[in-house]
Amino acid sequence: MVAEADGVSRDLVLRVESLGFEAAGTALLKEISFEVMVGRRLVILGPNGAGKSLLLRICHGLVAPSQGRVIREGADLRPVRQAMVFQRPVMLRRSVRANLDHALALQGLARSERESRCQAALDRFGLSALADRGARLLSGGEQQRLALARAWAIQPGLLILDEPTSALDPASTRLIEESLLQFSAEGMAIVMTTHDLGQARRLAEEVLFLDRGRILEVTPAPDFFTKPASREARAYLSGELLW
Ligand SMILES: Nc1ncnc2c1ncn2[C@@H]1O[C@H](COP(=O)(O)OP(=O)(O)OP(=O)(O)O)[C@@H](O)[C@H]1O
Repeated sequence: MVAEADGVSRDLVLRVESLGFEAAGTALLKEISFEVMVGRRLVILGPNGAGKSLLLRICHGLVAPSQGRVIREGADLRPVRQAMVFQRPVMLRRSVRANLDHALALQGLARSERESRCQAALDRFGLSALADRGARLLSGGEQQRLALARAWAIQPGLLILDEPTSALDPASTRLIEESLLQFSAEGMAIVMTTHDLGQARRLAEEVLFLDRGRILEVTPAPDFFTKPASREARAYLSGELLW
């Protein structure tokens, strides 16, 4: 528990309450409720089409839910900035430095503050030598590193990532995983999806297992991987497909 100056504990950064999403008469997400704690790593797992990306997009405010709510403010919620990293990074047709600066300008930061944060991000993510290169000319791994640097630069308390390493080689993947572990050690909450079960084992503190738009389990990661409660999760972990 973290007691704030006013004596109230604010251990959560996000609460999702009875969330649902329907399209063309089909319920794609149903009765989704979970909480994200300060500094914790939650990995959302589930088969193709389960609704993982859709859920993340709703949590980031990119898609409106049909039912329920994503709550960011309240007595037990810490007000934090939120950033999202996608499977394929979207870069402006500008330099690496300008991409970082643009993200910081959107936060309303003054030029001097932007310059120092830009430099800190370039240094931390090993991008200094590429600072003046066109961002779209970078390799896939470098672009994803820049996407992570851009997210980190705005100092989010919650970082959402949708399959951030699925297009990357093992070295780039490792770098991203190490960064995510450092971020959460520094107090950032992380919510992410992956199809890489090795990565889920390395990163998850808690697993949310989604199947056909429903939560079947929200479980501490060691329990999920050793004794999954649902037949669907057991099948998923053993690589079977259920129809
Ligand atoms: N904004 C939207 N409007 C309507 N349907 C959507 C929307 N976003 C996603 N869907 C549909 O919701 C279903 C779940 O898609 P989603 O991409 O969330 O699955 P996923 O679990 O991330 O799958 P994968 O593991 O293959 O990436 C799909 O049938 C998709 O077409």
